[in-house]
Amino acid sequence: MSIISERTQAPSLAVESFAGTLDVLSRILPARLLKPRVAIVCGSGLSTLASSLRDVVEVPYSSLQGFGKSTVEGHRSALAFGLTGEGDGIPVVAMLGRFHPYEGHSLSTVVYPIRVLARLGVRDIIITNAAGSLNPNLDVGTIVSIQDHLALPNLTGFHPLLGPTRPNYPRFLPLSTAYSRPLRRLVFLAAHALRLPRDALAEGTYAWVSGPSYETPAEGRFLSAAGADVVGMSTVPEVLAAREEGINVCVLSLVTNKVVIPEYKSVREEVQAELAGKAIERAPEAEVSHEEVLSVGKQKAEVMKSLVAKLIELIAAEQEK
Ligand SMILES: O=P(O)(O)O[C@@H]1C[C@H](O)[C@@H](CO)O1
Ligand code: HPA
Repeated sequence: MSIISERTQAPSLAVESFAGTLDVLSRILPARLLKPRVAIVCGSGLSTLASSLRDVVEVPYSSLQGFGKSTVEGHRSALAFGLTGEGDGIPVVAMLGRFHPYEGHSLSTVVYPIRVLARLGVRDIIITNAAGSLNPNLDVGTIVSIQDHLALPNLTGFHPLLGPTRPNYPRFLPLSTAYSRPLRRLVFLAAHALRLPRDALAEGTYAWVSGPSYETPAEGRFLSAAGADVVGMSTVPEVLAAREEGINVCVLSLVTNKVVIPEYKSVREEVQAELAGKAIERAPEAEVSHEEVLSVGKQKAEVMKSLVAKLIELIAAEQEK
Protein backbone atom coordinates (compact mmCIF):
# COMPACT_ATOMS: atom_id res chain seq x y z
CA MET A 1 0.00 0.00 0.00
CA SER A 2 1.46 3.36 -0.94
CA ILE A 3 1.87 6.05 1.68
CA ILE A 4 -0.67 8.18 -0.16
CA SER A 5 -3.40 5.56 -0.17
CA GLU A 6 -2.81 4.73 3.48
CA ARG A 7 -3.13 8.31 4.56
CA THR A 8 -6.13 9.20 2.45
CA GLN A 9 -7.98 6.16 3.74
CA ALA A 10 -7.75 7.84 7.13
CA PRO A 11 -7.99 4.60 9.11
CA SER A 12 -7.68 6.72 12.25
CA LEU A 13 -11.31 7.68 11.83
CA ALA A 14 -12.36 4.07 11.31
CA VAL A 15 -10.73 2.77 14.50
CA GLU A 16 -11.75 5.61 16.75
CA SER A 17 -14.46 3.63 18.40
CA PHE A 18 -13.60 4.99 21.79
CA ALA A 19 -16.96 4.34 23.35
CA GLY A 20 -16.55 0.55 23.12
CA THR A 21 -13.03 0.64 24.56
CA LEU A 22 -13.99 2.96 27.39
CA ASP A 23 -17.05 0.88 28.16
CA VAL A 24 -14.94 -2.30 28.56
CA LEU A 25 -12.52 -0.46 30.85
CA SER A 26 -15.27 1.02 32.98
CA ARG A 27 -16.71 -2.47 33.51
CA ILE A 28 -13.36 -4.05 34.45
CA LEU A 29 -11.71 -1.37 36.56
CA PRO A 30 -12.48 -0.28 40.12
CA ALA A 31 -13.35 3.43 40.33
CA ARG A 32 -10.01 4.38 41.96
CA LEU A 33 -8.08 3.08 38.91
CA LEU A 34 -10.38 4.32 36.18
CA LYS A 35 -9.06 7.90 36.13
CA PRO A 36 -5.26 7.58 35.83
CA ARG A 37 -3.39 10.83 36.36
CA VAL A 38 -0.20 9.80 34.65
CA ALA A 39 0.51 7.31 31.85
CA ILE A 40 3.68 5.40 31.06
CA VAL A 41 4.56 3.85 27.71
CA CYS A 42 7.10 1.05 28.21
CA GLY A 43 9.79 0.73 25.56
CA SER A 44 11.59 -2.43 24.43
CA GLY A 45 12.54 -4.51 27.46
CA LEU A 46 11.09 -1.92 29.83
CA SER A 47 7.70 -3.37 30.77
CA THR A 48 9.03 -3.90 34.31
CA LEU A 49 8.62 -0.12 34.74
CA ALA A 50 5.08 -0.98 35.82
CA SER A 51 6.22 -3.48 38.44
CA SER A 52 6.37 -0.79 41.14
CA LEU A 53 2.58 -0.32 40.85
CA ARG A 54 0.29 -1.92 43.44
CA ASP A 55 -3.34 -3.15 43.24
CA VAL A 56 -2.66 -3.76 39.56
CA VAL A 57 -5.37 -4.68 37.11
CA GLU A 58 -4.04 -5.82 33.73
CA VAL A 59 -6.24 -5.48 30.70
CA PRO A 60 -5.09 -7.40 27.60
CA TYR A 61 -5.09 -5.43 24.37
CA SER A 62 -7.05 -8.29 22.82
CA SER A 63 -10.06 -7.25 24.91
CA LEU A 64 -9.90 -3.63 23.74
CA GLN A 65 -11.43 -2.66 20.43
CA GLY A 66 -9.01 -0.72 18.21
CA PHE A 67 -5.89 -2.02 19.95
CA GLY A 68 -3.39 -4.08 17.97
CA LYS A 69 -1.04 -6.76 19.23
CA SER A 70 2.59 -6.03 20.13
CA THR A 71 4.63 -8.57 18.24
CA VAL A 72 8.14 -7.47 19.22
CA GLU A 73 10.10 -9.32 21.88
CA GLY A 74 10.30 -7.22 25.04
CA HIS A 75 6.78 -5.80 24.58
CA ARG A 76 3.64 -7.16 26.25
CA SER A 77 0.14 -6.67 24.88
CA ALA A 78 -1.64 -5.27 27.94
CA LEU A 79 -2.48 -2.11 29.84
CA ALA A 80 -1.62 -2.17 33.55
CA PHE A 81 -3.68 0.06 35.82
CA GLY A 82 -2.36 0.51 39.36
CA LEU A 83 -1.35 2.85 42.15
CA THR A 84 2.01 4.28 43.07
CA GLY A 85 3.26 6.40 45.97
CA GLU A 86 2.23 6.57 49.63
CA GLY A 87 -1.23 6.76 51.19
CA ASP A 88 -4.17 6.48 48.81
CA GLY A 89 -1.67 6.33 45.96
CA ILE A 90 -1.57 7.97 42.56
CA PRO A 91 -3.56 6.17 39.84
CA VAL A 92 -1.32 5.36 36.89
CA VAL A 93 -1.78 3.44 33.65
CA ALA A 94 1.07 1.75 31.80
CA MET A 95 1.15 0.46 28.26
CA LEU A 96 3.29 -2.65 28.76
CA GLY A 97 4.06 -2.77 25.07
CA ARG A 98 3.65 -0.51 22.08
CA PHE A 99 2.96 -0.83 18.37
CA HIS A 100 5.55 0.08 15.75
CA PRO A 101 4.73 0.84 12.11
CA TYR A 102 7.39 -1.68 11.02
CA GLU A 103 5.25 -4.47 12.55
CA GLY A 104 2.68 -3.68 9.91
CA HIS A 105 0.47 -1.52 12.13
CA SER A 106 -0.98 1.59 10.54
CA LEU A 107 0.04 4.87 12.16
CA SER A 108 -3.52 5.29 13.41
CA THR A 109 -3.29 1.96 15.25
CA VAL A 110 0.10 2.97 16.65
CA VAL A 111 -1.37 6.09 18.25
CA TYR A 112 -4.85 4.78 19.10
CA PRO A 113 -3.93 3.83 22.71
CA ILE A 114 -2.67 7.36 23.31
CA ARG A 115 -6.05 8.72 22.26
CA VAL A 116 -7.75 6.29 24.64
CA LEU A 117 -5.47 7.42 27.50
CA ALA A 118 -6.46 11.01 26.78
CA ARG A 119 -10.12 10.04 27.08
CA LEU A 120 -9.41 8.41 30.44
CA GLY A 121 -8.24 11.83 31.64
CA VAL A 122 -4.45 11.39 31.45
CA ARG A 123 -2.80 14.82 31.53
CA ASP A 124 0.87 13.85 31.65
CA ILE A 125 2.60 10.99 29.84
CA ILE A 126 6.05 9.46 30.27
CA ILE A 127 7.05 7.73 27.05
CA THR A 128 10.10 5.47 27.22
CA ASN A 129 12.12 3.75 24.54
CA ALA A 130 15.35 1.94 23.83
CA ALA A 131 17.60 3.89 21.49
CA GLY A 132 20.98 3.82 19.81
CA SER A 133 23.51 6.52 20.63
CA LEU A 134 24.77 8.76 17.84
CA ASN A 135 26.64 11.01 20.23
CA PRO A 136 30.10 9.94 21.47
CA ASN A 137 29.30 11.49 24.87
CA LEU A 138 26.26 9.24 25.40
CA ASP A 139 27.34 5.82 26.59
CA VAL A 140 25.30 2.64 26.79
CA GLY A 141 23.16 2.75 29.92
CA THR A 142 22.67 6.52 29.89
CA ILE A 143 19.09 7.75 30.21
CA VAL A 144 18.37 10.65 27.86
CA SER A 145 15.62 13.13 28.61
CA ILE A 146 14.43 14.04 25.13
CA GLN A 147 14.15 17.75 24.39
CA ASP A 148 13.36 17.62 20.66
CA HIS A 149 13.02 15.26 17.75
CA LEU A 150 14.02 14.85 14.14
CA ALA A 151 11.49 12.79 12.20
CA LEU A 152 12.43 12.19 8.59
CA PRO A 153 9.31 10.01 8.04
CA ASN A 154 7.13 12.95 9.12
CA LEU A 155 8.94 15.37 6.86
CA THR A 156 8.45 13.07 3.91
CA GLY A 157 4.74 12.33 4.31
CA PHE A 158 4.53 9.43 6.79
CA HIS A 159 2.78 11.32 9.56
CA PRO A 160 0.16 10.13 12.07
CA LEU A 161 -1.85 13.34 11.89
CA LEU A 162 -2.54 13.22 8.15
CA GLY A 163 -6.21 13.03 7.35
CA PRO A 164 -9.39 15.06 7.20
CA THR A 165 -9.76 18.09 9.42
CA ARG A 166 -11.62 17.13 12.59
CA PRO A 167 -13.65 19.39 14.82
CA ASN A 168 -11.90 20.39 18.05
CA TYR A 169 -8.46 19.28 16.80
CA PRO A 170 -5.77 21.71 15.62
CA ARG A 171 -5.18 21.42 11.88
CA PHE A 172 -1.59 22.62 12.20
CA LEU A 173 0.00 21.33 15.38
CA PRO A 174 2.95 23.38 16.66
CA LEU A 175 5.85 21.26 17.93
CA SER A 176 8.38 23.79 19.19
CA THR A 177 7.33 23.03 22.77
CA ALA A 178 6.30 19.40 22.28
CA TYR A 179 8.63 18.11 25.01
CA SER A 180 7.30 19.79 28.13
CA ARG A 181 9.94 21.92 29.78
CA PRO A 182 8.24 21.69 33.21
CA LEU A 183 8.26 17.88 32.96
CA ARG A 184 11.89 17.84 31.82
CA ARG A 185 12.70 19.93 34.85
CA LEU A 186 10.99 17.37 37.07
CA VAL A 187 13.05 14.59 35.46
CA PHE A 188 16.27 16.24 36.63
CA LEU A 189 14.79 16.97 40.06
CA ALA A 190 13.79 13.31 40.33
CA ALA A 191 17.33 12.21 39.41
CA HIS A 192 18.69 14.60 42.03
CA ALA A 193 16.31 13.28 44.69
CA LEU A 194 17.48 9.74 43.89
CA ARG A 195 21.14 10.86 43.95
CA LEU A 196 21.78 9.42 40.51
CA PRO A 197 25.32 10.08 39.27
CA ARG A 198 25.54 13.14 37.02
CA ASP A 199 26.30 11.13 33.89
CA ALA A 200 23.35 8.74 34.42
CA LEU A 201 20.97 11.29 32.89
CA ALA A 202 21.54 13.49 29.84
CA GLU A 203 19.47 15.62 27.47
CA GLY A 204 19.24 15.16 23.75
CA THR A 205 17.38 14.98 20.46
CA TYR A 206 15.69 11.76 19.26
CA ALA A 207 15.72 10.80 15.59
CA TRP A 208 12.76 8.69 14.53
CA VAL A 209 13.41 6.17 11.78
CA SER A 210 10.92 3.64 10.50
CA GLY A 211 13.13 0.57 11.03
CA PRO A 212 13.12 -2.39 11.14
CA SER A 213 16.72 -2.36 9.95
CA TYR A 214 19.29 -0.69 12.16
CA GLU A 215 21.17 2.22 10.61
CA THR A 216 24.00 1.86 8.14
CA PRO A 217 27.15 3.74 9.16
CA ALA A 218 26.35 6.44 6.56
CA GLU A 219 22.82 6.85 7.96
CA GLY A 220 24.24 7.09 11.47
CA ARG A 221 26.63 9.85 10.36
CA PHE A 222 23.82 11.63 8.55
CA LEU A 223 21.49 11.66 11.57
CA SER A 224 24.30 12.74 13.84
CA ALA A 225 25.30 15.56 11.47
CA ALA A 226 21.64 16.61 11.34
CA GLY A 227 21.64 17.15 15.10
CA ALA A 228 20.28 13.93 16.60
CA ASP A 229 21.83 12.37 19.70
CA VAL A 230 19.91 9.09 19.77
CA VAL A 231 17.92 7.13 17.22
CA GLY A 232 14.98 4.78 17.55
CA MET A 233 11.97 3.30 15.77
CA SER A 234 9.09 4.53 17.92
CA THR A 235 7.85 7.32 20.19
CA VAL A 236 7.42 10.21 17.76
CA PRO A 237 3.96 9.14 16.50
CA GLU A 238 2.87 8.78 20.15
CA VAL A 239 4.28 12.21 20.99
CA LEU A 240 2.35 13.78 18.11
CA ALA A 241 -0.93 12.17 19.10
CA ALA A 242 -0.42 13.05 22.75
CA ARG A 243 0.25 16.69 21.87
CA GLU A 244 -2.76 16.76 19.58
CA GLU A 245 -4.83 15.45 22.50
CA GLY A 246 -3.40 18.16 24.79
CA ILE A 247 -1.33 15.79 26.97
CA ASN A 248 1.99 17.01 28.41
CA VAL A 249 4.83 14.83 27.15
CA CYS A 250 8.03 13.61 28.71
CA VAL A 251 10.26 11.14 26.84
CA LEU A 252 13.05 9.07 28.37
CA SER A 253 15.33 7.12 26.04
CA LEU A 254 17.59 4.42 27.40
CA VAL A 255 20.78 4.15 25.38
CA THR A 256 21.07 0.42 24.69
CA ASN A 257 23.80 0.47 22.06
CA LYS A 258 26.11 2.71 20.15
CA VAL A 259 25.15 3.16 16.52
CA VAL A 260 28.05 1.66 14.61
CA ILE A 261 29.85 4.53 12.86
CA PRO A 262 33.31 3.17 12.02
CA GLU A 263 36.08 5.09 10.34
CA TYR A 264 36.27 3.48 6.90
CA LYS A 265 39.56 1.67 6.42
CA SER A 266 40.43 1.15 2.81
CA VAL A 267 40.10 -2.48 1.76
CA ARG A 268 42.30 -1.69 -1.26
CA GLU A 269 45.15 -0.60 1.05
CA GLU A 270 44.59 -3.65 3.21
CA VAL A 271 44.89 -5.95 0.21
CA GLN A 272 47.96 -4.11 -1.06
CA ALA A 273 49.62 -4.44 2.35
CA GLU A 274 48.71 -8.11 2.45
CA LEU A 275 50.19 -8.70 -1.02
CA ALA A 276 53.36 -6.84 -0.01
CA GLY A 277 53.67 -9.12 3.02
CA LYS A 278 53.16 -6.25 5.49
CA ALA A 279 51.41 -6.60 8.82
CA ILE A 280 47.71 -5.75 8.45
CA GLU A 281 45.65 -3.86 10.97
CA ARG A 282 42.05 -4.92 10.33
CA ALA A 283 39.25 -2.58 11.33
CA PRO A 284 37.09 -4.28 13.98
CA GLU A 285 33.57 -5.01 12.76
CA ALA A 286 30.57 -4.67 15.04
CA GLU A 287 26.82 -5.19 14.74
CA VAL A 288 23.90 -4.26 16.96
CA SER A 289 21.18 -6.79 17.85
CA HIS A 290 17.79 -6.66 19.54
CA GLU A 291 19.15 -9.14 22.14
CA GLU A 292 21.76 -6.53 23.11
CA VAL A 293 19.01 -3.90 23.31
CA LEU A 294 16.88 -6.09 25.59
CA SER A 295 19.81 -7.05 27.77
CA VAL A 296 20.70 -3.40 28.50
CA GLY A 297 17.01 -2.76 29.24
CA LYS A 298 17.14 -5.56 31.80
CA GLN A 299 20.35 -4.25 33.39
CA LYS A 300 18.95 -0.74 33.69
CA ALA A 301 15.38 -1.71 34.62
CA GLU A 302 15.78 -0.81 38.30
CA VAL A 303 17.21 2.67 37.77
CA MET A 304 14.64 3.46 35.06
CA LYS A 305 11.89 2.21 37.37
CA SER A 306 12.97 4.33 40.32
CA LEU A 307 13.39 7.41 38.12
CA VAL A 308 9.91 6.98 36.63
CA ALA A 309 8.34 6.32 40.06
CA LYS A 310 9.94 9.45 41.56
CA LEU A 311 8.97 11.48 38.50
CA ILE A 312 5.33 10.40 38.87
CA GLU A 313 5.39 11.51 42.52
CA LEU A 314 6.71 14.93 41.48
CA ILE A 315 4.19 15.21 38.64
CA ALA A 316 1.32 14.34 40.97
CA ALA A 317 2.51 16.98 43.46
CA GLU A 318 2.56 19.57 40.66
CA GLN A 319 -0.92 18.54 39.49
CA GLU A 320 -2.23 19.22 42.99
CA LYS A 321 -0.83 22.76 43.13
O1 LIG B 1 9.84 0.32 21.30
P1 LIG B 1 11.24 0.82 21.37
O2 LIG B 1 11.46 2.08 20.61
O3 LIG B 1 11.74 0.94 22.80
O4 LIG B 1 12.13 -0.33 20.68
C1 LIG B 1 13.39 -0.17 20.06
C2 LIG B 1 13.22 0.18 18.60
C3 LIG B 1 12.93 -1.17 17.98
O5 LIG B 1 11.58 -1.48 18.16
C4 LIG B 1 13.76 -2.11 18.78
C5 LIG B 1 15.09 -2.34 18.14
O6 LIG B 1 15.94 -3.09 18.95
O7 LIG B 1 13.98 -1.46 20.06
N1 HPA C 1 18.69 2.19 16.02
C1 HPA C 1 17.34 2.28 15.93
N2 HPA C 1 16.54 1.87 16.90
C2 HPA C 1 17.09 1.36 18.00
C3 HPA C 1 18.47 1.25 18.15
C4 HPA C 1 19.31 1.69 17.11
O1 HPA C 1 20.56 1.62 17.17
N3 HPA C 1 18.70 0.72 19.38
C5 HPA C 1 17.49 0.51 19.95
N4 HPA C 1 16.51 0.91 19.12
